[in-house]
Amino acid sequence: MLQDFTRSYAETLDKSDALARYREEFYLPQDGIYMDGNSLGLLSKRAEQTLLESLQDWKELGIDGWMSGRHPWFNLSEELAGLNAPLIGARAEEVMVTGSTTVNLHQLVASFYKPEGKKTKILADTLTFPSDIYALKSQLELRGLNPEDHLVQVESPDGRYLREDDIIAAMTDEIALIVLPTVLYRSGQILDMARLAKAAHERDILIGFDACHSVGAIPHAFHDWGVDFAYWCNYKHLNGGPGSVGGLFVHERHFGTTPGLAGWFGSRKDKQFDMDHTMTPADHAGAFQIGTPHVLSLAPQLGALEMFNEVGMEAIREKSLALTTYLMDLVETVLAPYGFVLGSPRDEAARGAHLSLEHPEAARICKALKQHRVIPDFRAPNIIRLAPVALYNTFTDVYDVVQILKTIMDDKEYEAFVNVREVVA
Ligand SMILES: Cc1ncc(COP(=O)(O)O)c(C=O)c1O
Ligand SMILES: Nc1ccccc1C(=O)C[C@H](N)C(=O)O
Repeated sequence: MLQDFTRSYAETLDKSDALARYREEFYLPQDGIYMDGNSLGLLSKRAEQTLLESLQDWKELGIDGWMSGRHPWFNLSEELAGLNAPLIGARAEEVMVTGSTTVNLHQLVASFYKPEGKKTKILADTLTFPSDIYALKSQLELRGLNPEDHLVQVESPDGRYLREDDIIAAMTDEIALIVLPTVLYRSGQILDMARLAKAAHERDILIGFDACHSVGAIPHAFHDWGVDFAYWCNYKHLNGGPGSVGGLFVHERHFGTTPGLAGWFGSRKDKQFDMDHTMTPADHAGAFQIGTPHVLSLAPQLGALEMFNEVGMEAIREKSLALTTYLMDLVETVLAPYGFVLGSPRDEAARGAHLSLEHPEAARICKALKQHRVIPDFRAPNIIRLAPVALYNTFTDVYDVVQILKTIMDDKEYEAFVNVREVVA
């Protein structure tokens, strides 16, 4: 446990930080501390550059940008898949940068959910992000199945964490497909994906993961773990920009599966412009693309992902854990008298890259933080989420945020606000 609570100790940690120089590559909020990179990552100069290059290509080349741009648009999704693959432990052909999180989930469920005989149910959990549940329910309804009977949601014993034992116990012979988060969006708990994939396959069930809160935050080995599919967004830890194009992974053992939602960009590249009414799908994860890629929402990823490949996920994870451990230590000591409850795992193996601080006044404490130019986010009913990001936050940021929280609590500054969330929290 931490012994030194001085700011100069935080500065010492920053001086020995091997990733410190990356901070200068980002546009940081002026006079503020950004702690929300798990919701929307910041713009980097490299991402700005690659976006501007694609605009320039459009300006100069028009339609020829598809084949003659600096990064030809026709292959941009594939090029970015190559940059995403090492971050999730996959082969490049198993990845595609396409769609969005929710759209990719629809595509993957449409492709891999094959109710048959007794095996007709989908297993998810009660803590996952709502969009996933909306998508799963609508997929069931499209097949004429009632979500009340066909969607099974594993309960959490405490509203924060899921137990792998409970999930495995719910893998009955009625389950056809499992969809779970890699990292829970509130508590930041990491599920043991290798164990869950093994248990699912022993029971002849397919398993897919929502990796929104883990991609760019922790290393993965989706291929070696045998995960059937995964999907994620590139706008959080990967800093691809608001609404940036998402990603999907399909294990190579499933290559050749007919896409549930077909479209011409899922074609084999050499066949696509034959304009044949019989589709020839790509023989890799590219088959799950649907329509024309959103080039301007892909382009920033070229610059953004370059940094991740340069640094490597191991180094990012090492710094991320050091930052969250430091934040936990400060919260448990400096903020001990104020009624905060740490709603994230202490255990490093189960801890993602953001922390959840629970407090009955959380909504208005977030407003008071914003008045101090600290950017957290609030998740109902009582969570302040803080994400110190390895590439651009410092130990001093963490120290300062905790001191600001102490001031807010000491002076009851939060009482100046109403304890309800903003429209976008
Ligand atoms: C875990 C998780 N799943 C799904 C979503 C929805 O993603 P999108 O709006 O990009 O479809 C989000 C965030 O918005 C998320 O955090
Ligand atoms: N896409 C967004 C658009 C607007 C505001 C937030 C989001 C988020 O991504 C929130 C995030 N998924 C979360 O874990 O809460």
